[in-house]
Amino acid sequence: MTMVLRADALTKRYGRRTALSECTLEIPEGRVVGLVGPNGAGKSTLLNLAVGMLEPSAGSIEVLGERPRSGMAKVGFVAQDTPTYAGLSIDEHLRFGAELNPGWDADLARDRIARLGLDGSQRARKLSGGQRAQLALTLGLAKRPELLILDEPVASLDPLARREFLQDLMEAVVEHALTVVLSSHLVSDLERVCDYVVVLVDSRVQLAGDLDSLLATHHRITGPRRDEDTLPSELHVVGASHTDRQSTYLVRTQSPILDPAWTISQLTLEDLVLAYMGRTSRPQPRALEAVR
Ligand SMILES: Nc1ncnc2c1ncn2[C@@H]1O[C@H](COP(=O)(O)OP(=O)(O)OP(=O)(O)O)[C@@H](O)[C@H]1O
Repeated sequence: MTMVLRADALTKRYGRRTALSECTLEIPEGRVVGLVGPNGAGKSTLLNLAVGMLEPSAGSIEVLGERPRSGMAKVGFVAQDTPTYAGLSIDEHLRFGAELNPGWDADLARDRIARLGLDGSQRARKLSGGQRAQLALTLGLAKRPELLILDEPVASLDPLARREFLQDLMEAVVEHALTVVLSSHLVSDLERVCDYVVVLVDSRVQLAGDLDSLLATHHRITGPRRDEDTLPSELHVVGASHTDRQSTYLVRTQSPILDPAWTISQLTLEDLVLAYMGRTSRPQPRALEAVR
């Protein structure tokens, strides 16, 4: 399997604050990767390291087999603040895109802007926040990168625009063998498009893996009240809640749960993300190993 991104004990400190701590991660090619985690978890820091906008404090990162540097032709990046040039028109942005990027897809850019109903002569400063985001996303897609990194790309889009953008993204993934890494707090959006998930909490990777495998190996089990230390060793507890008589555990296991005392229910991506976001402890090595 070819990996588009490999991070090994990647660490980033801003002064005394550690924004990313010993992040070890591999992202396979051709996937749509959802990067989730609470505010301040280190998502933007990881993405900025991946595009060479930041230098690691320790550890290493490789993207498409190279050490990241800004302006890589095969990597598209749309930063959280959807950067555009206030004084330039949409058409001028597209012209610059064509000049700067060898693989520029002028038809895609023009068609997308027309479909969005945007006027090419309008300057970026006069666009709404959502329209500016659409322009930045169009520039990212038209570059025809092998890896497209999007930091909260849909946050400022209305629900219909979000749906259409995610659709465009999926088409680009299928047609052009694109790998996408996108951070978002909108887990329901991620659930629609992602097939790989990375959960970052408190600067550490808590979970990373193929979404279907993660959902197949995590379960919510409910039964008569039981202490955690009485559970079979193959059940790794991610979260727990108890009433006087009942216990509910969110567990990860590779084995079938055969004990008839448990009622087992399947999880959604949101359940999974919230469970790992709710954990404040460091990841247990077994948890990461088993899901890679
Ligand atoms: N330039 C900076 N200087 C100092 N600290 C920073 C800087 N950028 C980020 N941080 C800190 O690093 C930590 C991680 O920030 P980061 O922006 O990567 O988080 P995030 O997961 O993207 O958050 P959000 O979901 O709110 O966008 C935070 O504690 C933040 O305050």
